[in-house]
Amino acid sequence: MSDATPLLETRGVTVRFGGNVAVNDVSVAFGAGTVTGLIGPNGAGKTTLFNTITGLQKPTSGRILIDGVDVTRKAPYKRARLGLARTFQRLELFLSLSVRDNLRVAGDIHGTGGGGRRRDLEAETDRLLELTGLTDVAHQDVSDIPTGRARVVEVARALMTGPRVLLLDEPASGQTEQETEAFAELLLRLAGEGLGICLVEHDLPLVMRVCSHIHVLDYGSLIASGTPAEIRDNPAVVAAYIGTEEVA
Ligand SMILES: Nc1ncnc2c1ncn2[C@@H]1O[C@H](COP(=O)(O)OP(=O)(O)OP(=O)(O)O)[C@@H](O)[C@H]1O
Repeated sequence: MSDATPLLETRGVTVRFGGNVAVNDVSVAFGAGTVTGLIGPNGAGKTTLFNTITGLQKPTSGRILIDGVDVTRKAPYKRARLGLARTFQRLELFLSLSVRDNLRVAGDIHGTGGGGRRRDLEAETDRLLELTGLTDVAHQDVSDIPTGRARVVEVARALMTGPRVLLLDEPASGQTEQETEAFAELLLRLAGEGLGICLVEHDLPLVMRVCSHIHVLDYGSLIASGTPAEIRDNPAVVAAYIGTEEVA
């Protein structure tokens, strides 16, 4: 596969709900080793596009490619095996399990340290707890830690599947300024290790800081793609955000 093949790509994806076009002919790409932003005002179609990429939502038309392989008709678990992982806008954790067990369960399901190599599973759990800064709360139940840190647990759990591309749906919501600062560092470190990260986030200063490329949706359509500087100065983007949020 040539280096020019994006890790993840949507080609002409359209999703209709009755008469409502949630995603309109969207072609975007996400590369390895970078954080790519997917932004837009409320209802722009970001989550619907995420769901289409992971296989939870069938597109009305268009294609999804992972490493150039068409996965449009593949079930979510098959896409996961190809290296796709995600987090959810609404936290989807086991609240009555400890932070550590949330990671272990994901590793168990995925087969991390499989074939009787339980020590590998434990070692990988320890490594990711350390990497994500969760070691100090590893033995606390998720229901007892603040939302901002629970969001990091979701990321750590997604990492237990050893993904090549990680889709994050509003991971910074509920985080304190300090937590977001540490989170930004974490995303850049993960991208530095080669992970492709797609970030849906309303915290635009965070997006502008960590993303090397940003796609902007409005009313389901792609209205701009570019570097943070290009996006900040794009009149169509500024117009889309007027009356909603400020473009950082
Ligand atoms: N299952 C569904 N059935 C009908 N309409 C839907 C469904 N899911 C989403 N929509 C509509 O599709 C459009 C896009 O919604 P989506 O949640 O993808 O936007 P978003 O950019 O993620 O918004 P937000 O930033 O508020 O999370 C909206 O008009 C929404 O009401």
